[in-house]
Amino acid sequence: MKIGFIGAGHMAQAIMIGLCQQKYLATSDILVHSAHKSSYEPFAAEHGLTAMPSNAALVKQSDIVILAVPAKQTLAVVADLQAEFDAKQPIVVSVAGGVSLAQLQENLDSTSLSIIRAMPNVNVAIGQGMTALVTGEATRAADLTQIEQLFQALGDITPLAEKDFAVFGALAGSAPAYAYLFIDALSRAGVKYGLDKAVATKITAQTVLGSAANVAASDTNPWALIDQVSSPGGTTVAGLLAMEEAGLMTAVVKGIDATIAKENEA
Ligand SMILES: NC(=O)C1=CN([C@@H]2O[C@H](COP(=O)(O)OP(=O)(O)OC[C@H]3O[C@@H](n4cnc5c(N)ncnc54)[C@H](OP(=O)(O)O)[C@@H]3O)[C@@H](O)[C@H]2O)C=CC1
Ligand SMILES: O=C(O)[C@@H]1CCC=N1
Repeated sequence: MKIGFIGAGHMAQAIMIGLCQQKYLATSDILVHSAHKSSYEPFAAEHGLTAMPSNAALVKQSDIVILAVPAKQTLAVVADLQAEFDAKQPIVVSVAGGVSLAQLQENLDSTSLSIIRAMPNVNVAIGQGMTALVTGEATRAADLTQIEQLFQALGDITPLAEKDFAVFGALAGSAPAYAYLFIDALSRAGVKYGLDKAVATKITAQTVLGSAANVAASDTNPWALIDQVSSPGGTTVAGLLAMEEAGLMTAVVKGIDATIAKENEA
């Protein structure tokens, strides 16, 4: 089996690195092409992947094609590859935010291709991703199973109605950036009080990692866990109230509103 990546940017690289680390397939069976040689050739050489001279050459040899180009370019890229898709009939997986299955189907001009829309996040690189999947009308069950297994090897997956992809994109696709922001804000506060930034970041990252694991392992909700940390008359409740006064929760929800609004513009 060969998996071809059209695009070698941050998302494509995260999936390719995850597949290499999980030893999901021989690295030479990962094919890659992107707009600039200077971008995909060194990456392919570093990881033992196969660099392809064009998108068309890549599709001709791929059993699965992962489309990971900027959302605004995705439809033009697939429309250019119609003949190759028709001939090879690979499973087509698009990770483009805001590009619907109907748009993909229309631009591929195919009623027989197995098309799957996926929304992964960059944590697939370390086998800790969260990926939503939805299938097109012609997607064969065996093809969906194959793509589910691929993303399961890189973390967790969930089937999702396409109408919910924008909110999932905010809560899972974009949210690693928001989690990094929270970690950076905590670390910066440590720097304010004299800690070295690297030391503060290590402390904070491990604390957020453990807290996330606690939420995932718990059958209660985060508020109950907050109460466990907040000793009566103690330091934590003083900190929580000050964060709320500064509007932390409202700021987060407004950030998600803006993320969803931007995807719906596409
Ligand atoms: N970044 C993320 O966390 C996530 C991104 N996504 C989706 O993934 C897609 C890519 O995003 P991201 O990786 O962040 O973007 P990047 O800008 O990092 O990467 C875009 C890639 O597309 C390549 N490209 C552009 N035009 C073409 C073309 N005509 N043919 C082949 N390759 C082309 C670029 O080539 P080159 O490098 O040579 O210039 C580049 O490698 C988007 O649709 C986004 O919505 C989805 C979930 C999460
Ligand atoms: O920022 C973006 O548009 C993409 C989609 C989800 C994460 N990154």
